[in-house]
Amino acid sequence: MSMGRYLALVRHGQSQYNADNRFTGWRDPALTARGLAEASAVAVRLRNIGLPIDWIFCSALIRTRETAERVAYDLGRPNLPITSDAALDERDYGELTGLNKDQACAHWGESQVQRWRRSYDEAPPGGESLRDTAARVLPFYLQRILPAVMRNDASLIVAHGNSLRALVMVLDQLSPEAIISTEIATGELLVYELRPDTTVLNKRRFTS
Ligand SMILES: O=C(O)[C@@H](CO)OP(=O)(O)O
Repeated sequence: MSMGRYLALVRHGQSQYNADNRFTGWRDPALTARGLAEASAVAVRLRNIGLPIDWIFCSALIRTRETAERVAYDLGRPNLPITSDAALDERDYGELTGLNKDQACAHWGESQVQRWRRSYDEAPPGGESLRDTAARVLPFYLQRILPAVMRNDASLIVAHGNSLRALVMVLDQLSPEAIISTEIATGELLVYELRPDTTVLNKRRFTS
């Protein structure tokens, strides 16, 4: 892949809470063996498409840090700079944090729980809506990540289902209605190429 303004997004590999079907939010479980394998698969994919990563950004939570470190190691670049910041953390799930997702549906009803999980502006009790999450993800993207991309440092963001949905909503110019059906799987990789004006020239999606 030639010089360009590249931004790769990856959701962390499977965590123990993902495996247990529990709301995670700001809890800090580690990756499972499958999660580590998903991170290794991202490194293989990046090698295959010839995207040489210069910088990695991840959240302050262990599951993205472990994913970032595994990707860097498997790329043969264990000293790749990794910037961790809580701005990229998962949405705060408030009272749902730690609960089994099926039990939450039994308690609050499936359609209410689904609105908390996927709508733009409904916050779970005591937690953050996607809009709240976007309000901390987007300034970090503009102030820290975008400048790296625009100076041709191919940048990899390792983040979470909802912190990435907040970013994808802006990059793909999705409406609050369209973001409802946007899902990002663990280990999924999205590669954007940006124009000089920072808009998206093209996007590629790689699922494991
Ligand atoms: O539990 C969470 O923190 C997230 C991501 O795993 O769950 P959901 O897919 O419901 O937003």
